[in-house]
Amino acid sequence: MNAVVKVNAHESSGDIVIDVQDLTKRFGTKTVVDHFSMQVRRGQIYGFLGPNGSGKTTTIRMLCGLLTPDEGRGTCLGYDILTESTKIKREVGYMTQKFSLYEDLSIAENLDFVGRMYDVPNRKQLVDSTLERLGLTGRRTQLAGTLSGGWKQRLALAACLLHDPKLLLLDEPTAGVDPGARRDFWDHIHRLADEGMTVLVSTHYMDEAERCHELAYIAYGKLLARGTGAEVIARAGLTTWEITGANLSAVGRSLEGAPGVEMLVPFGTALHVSGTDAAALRASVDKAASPAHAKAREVPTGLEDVFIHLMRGAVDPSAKTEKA
Ligand SMILES: Nc1ncnc2c1ncn2[C@@H]1O[C@H](COP(=O)(O)OP(=O)(O)OP(=O)(O)O)[C@@H](O)[C@H]1O
Repeated sequence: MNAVVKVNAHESSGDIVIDVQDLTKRFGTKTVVDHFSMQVRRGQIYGFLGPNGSGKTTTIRMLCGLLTPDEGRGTCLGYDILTESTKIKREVGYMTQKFSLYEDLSIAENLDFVGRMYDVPNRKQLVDSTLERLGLTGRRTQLAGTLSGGWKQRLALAACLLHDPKLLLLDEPTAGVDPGARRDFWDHIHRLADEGMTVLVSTHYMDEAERCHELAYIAYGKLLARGTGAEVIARAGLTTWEITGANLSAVGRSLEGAPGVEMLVPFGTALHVSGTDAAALRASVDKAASPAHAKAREVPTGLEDVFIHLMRGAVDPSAKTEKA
C-alpha cells in the first residue's frame, strides 16, 4: 500500500530538475562523455551505472558546474549549466567518491564546520535538526575518525544536506560499505525523495540499481540504456537459462561459442547462459546439458545479466583509433 502511494506521488510531480542535451567532454583527444542527454524529475532517484571510467563522475561534475562541457547545454534546477554554475552549486549537495571529514572533530563539530563554510542561518538549530534527520543525535560527540564506514557515509550525507539542497549528487556513496549500512543509507535516500529531494546516484551495486526509479547505463561516455529497471531488462531482449548439476565445467566448455550463446556467467553453483536468439539458445542449452545430466531452467533475466551484455557489446572508441 505504502509503495503505491510513493510511486504515485513521484509520478505526479511533473517538474524537471535536470534537463541537459548532448553533454560532451574531452580530455585531450579522448572523449569521455559523448553527447549525453538526460532529464530527471523532482523527487526521482536516478541511478547512474557503467563500468569504471565510463564518464559518470565527469557527467556529475558538469551538471553541478564544476566542469564546463565542450559541447551541449541544459539546465540544472532551472539554472543554465554554462552560465549559472554559482547558483547551481548553492542548491546542490554533492557527495564525492572521496569525501573528506575532519577525523579529530566530533560528528556535531564536523557539521558545524560545514555550516560555517556555507554561512547557513540558524546554524546550531540546523546542525541539531540534521543530526536528528539522519539518526546521528546519539553519536553527536563521537569523533568522526572512530566511526565505522557506514556511519562515516551517513555523516557525509548529513554534511551534504546541511545547506538544504534541492538536488543530491551522490558519486558511489556506499562503495566499500557493508550491506546492512548500505540498506540504511538507501532507506534515508528514499525518505528524502519522498520529501521531494531529487537524487542522482552513481553505483556499481545491482541491489542499489534496483532501488532507483530510473536508470541510465553508460559505457565509454555513451548512453547504452535508460528507463526503469524493468524497462531496461525488457528492452535488452535477453533470454536467460540457469544450469545446475555436477559437470558444470564440461557444460560450460560445450556452450562456449555455441549458437545463441552470447553470455556465459558462473553464478555461485550455477551457470547463467543468456542470448537474444531464444530458440537457438534453447537448442544449445539442451544439447550441452542433456549429456552431462545437468538441470536447465529458464530464469528471469536480471539487471546484472543485462549490464554485462551491454558492456560486452560496447565499443571502446579509443581502442578503435589505436588499431586504425
Ligand atoms: N581531469 C581529467 N583529466 C584527464 N582525464 C580525466 C580527467 N577526469 C577524468 N578523466 C578520464 O575520463 C574518463 C572518465 O572518468 P570518470 O571518472 O568520469 O568515470 P567514472 O564512470 O566515474 O568511473 P568510476 O566508476 O571508476 O568512478 C576516465 O578515463 C578518466 O581517466
